[in-house]
Amino acid sequence: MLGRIIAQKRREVEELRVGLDIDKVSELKRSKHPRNFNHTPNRVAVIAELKKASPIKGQLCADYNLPDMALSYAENGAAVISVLTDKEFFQGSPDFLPEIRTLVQLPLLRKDFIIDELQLYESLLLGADLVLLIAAVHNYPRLLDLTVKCRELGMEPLLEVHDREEVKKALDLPVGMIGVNNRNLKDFTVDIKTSLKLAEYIPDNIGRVSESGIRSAADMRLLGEHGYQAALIGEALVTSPNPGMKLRELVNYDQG
Ligand SMILES: O=C(O)c1ccccc1NCC(=O)[C@H](O)[C@H](O)COP(=O)(O)O
Repeated sequence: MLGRIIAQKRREVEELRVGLDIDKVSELKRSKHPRNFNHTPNRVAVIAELKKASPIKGQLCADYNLPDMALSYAENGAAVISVLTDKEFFQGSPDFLPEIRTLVQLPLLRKDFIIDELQLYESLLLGADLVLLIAAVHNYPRLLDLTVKCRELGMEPLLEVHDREEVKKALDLPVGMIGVNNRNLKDFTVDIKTSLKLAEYIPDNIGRVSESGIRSAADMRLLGEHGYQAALIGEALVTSPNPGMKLRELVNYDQG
């Protein structure tokens, strides 16, 4: 699956090479004020994901309305909104980012499979404040190029890892946030224990984000006990009959 996704991204980068208006980038870089993710100490914030579909499970929510969902995330305590911009596998769209940016004041994470600097320029033009970079997809020199470029453009990289080797790689990069993905990218099983196990290898001065498979207040409390500052949550929210109420339950995880 990951191979198919990356092959699709290569095709999209070729389209960007022809269509992206690079001249707009330096202009925007000067004028744009990024929205920062400021987390409260000793609390696990929620990065709420706009996730219409997954490549494994297909469509997650039939009556999914993107603007309503974004507004309900903002009203119910999300710290950041994660916007899936991949069309082919997640039924997202790059157009979602500017649309959501006009609706809410929260920082926006561009969630896609970034393989080229051109996608970083595009992310800036679309209005992203944070960008996901996946350690499993790149060797160290390439990750270094991408994280440095991301920062030069005024966006915050969220460096995603899956195991201890990738944590080591991430710690040699100029990143302030590491995202531990609980989803195994080989067999797509999800286990929150991945975050719990890897927490001790991430120093306190680096923000810890746990990604995938987080469903309950009990999960949030476990992440808090392991020093996580944020949880990236998609499916549990979009499949809930009341995503706003579900989000509030997760945000107020210690008030049960
Ligand atoms: O969500 C998937 O099925 C998936 C498959 C292949 C690669 C990545 C995938 N998900 C990306 C994500 O990291 C999640 O959307 C995100 O962490 C939220 O996870 P969840 O709360 O489990 O929806």
